[in-house]
Amino acid sequence: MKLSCISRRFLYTKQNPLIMSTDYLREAYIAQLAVKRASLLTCKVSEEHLNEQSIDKSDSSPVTVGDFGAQAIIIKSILSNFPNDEVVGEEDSNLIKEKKIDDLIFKYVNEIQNLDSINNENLNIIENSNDLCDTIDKGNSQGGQKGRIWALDPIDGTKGFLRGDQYAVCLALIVDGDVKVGVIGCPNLPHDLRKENSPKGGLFTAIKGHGSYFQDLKSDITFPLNKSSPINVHNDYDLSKARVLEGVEKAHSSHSLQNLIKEKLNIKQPSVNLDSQAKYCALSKGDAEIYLRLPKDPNYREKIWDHAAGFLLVNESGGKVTDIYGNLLKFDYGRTLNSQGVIAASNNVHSSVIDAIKSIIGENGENLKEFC
Ligand SMILES: Nc1ncnc2c1ncn2[C@@H]1O[C@H](COP(=O)(O)O)[C@@H](O)[C@H]1OP(=O)(O)O
Repeated sequence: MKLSCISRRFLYTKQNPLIMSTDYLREAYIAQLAVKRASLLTCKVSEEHLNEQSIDKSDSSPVTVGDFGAQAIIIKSILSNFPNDEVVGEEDSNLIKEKKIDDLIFKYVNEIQNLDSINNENLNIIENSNDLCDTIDKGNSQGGQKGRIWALDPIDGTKGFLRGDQYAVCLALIVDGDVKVGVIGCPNLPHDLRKENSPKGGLFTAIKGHGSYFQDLKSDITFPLNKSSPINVHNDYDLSKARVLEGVEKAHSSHSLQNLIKEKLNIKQPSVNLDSQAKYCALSKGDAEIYLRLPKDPNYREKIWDHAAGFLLVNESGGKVTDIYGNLLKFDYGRTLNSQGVIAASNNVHSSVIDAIKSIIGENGENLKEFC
């Protein structure tokens, strides 16, 4: 379906009994196609065990053929549809050139972009390895308060990807500092985390003011969202029975502070450890109730690509996402957030979690460094 003629009408989605204004619907559709295509590339890289090989970036964090290929695919798709937009992407092409892996990455990208299982009509293609590097480097926006800026993490949770665990392909559109669209592909996430042998692979989509949706990553992407089902955070539960989502990597969140908070809230359930923004996805569909991310390094500032899509997803599912002091996350500061940590939960318990944190670290974080 050609989309250019569908702007600003009202549409009725068959499966979801919802009248949707089409503001940002086209952006969401293109983002879904791009994230799905990039997710397929990451799956291919995994199948061929290339995810087990990584290169260290200057900050010692790992990057793979999957990260670079996924960034190229998504930026090409976005900028061919919205040429005046900017992209804040996690990767650049310096290491590709240094390690001479452009042809290898292009081979994977080319294989995926020629699959006809995706709606190719609306996406452009990477022509060759020079185009690949140029496209990746278009993710160099500095972010900020004005304009249409996409925040892209081609593989969030690269360490999970290396282990064959959870990772997420994350894309969000921020307009004048406000997150309008969030799309997350989670190839390894069970449809229901609480059930054994649940099928895996989810595509999560949120549009500001229009809710959030889940669909099987393998299913077709149709316009507008009519293969997706609305999702909601779990709201009606006893706090002591809450399931808490935490990262896997101990360096990314203070596990000692996490334990004290759970003790304070009398939470007895074992935590659920997941890499990446898959945590926001699980929270959004009610598979767990609280997400804790406590600063481990007081100087670390979270990156916008690590949170923008998940932030909108949880908000549109009826939850709340703030820093450790209860302030809403803001995405207009540049490539990073200007705040510490992340606390996400359903609206009814969020303030109890923040109170518990403040009772431990002090109203203004006077005792925080004890836990870093
Ligand atoms: N000291 C840190 N504190 C919090 N997050 C971090 C830290 N160092 C790296 N990260 C980010 O954690 C993300 C993974 O989160 P999780 O542990 O929830 O899976 C990575 O994308 C990485 O961001 P990046 O590599 O973008 O700088």
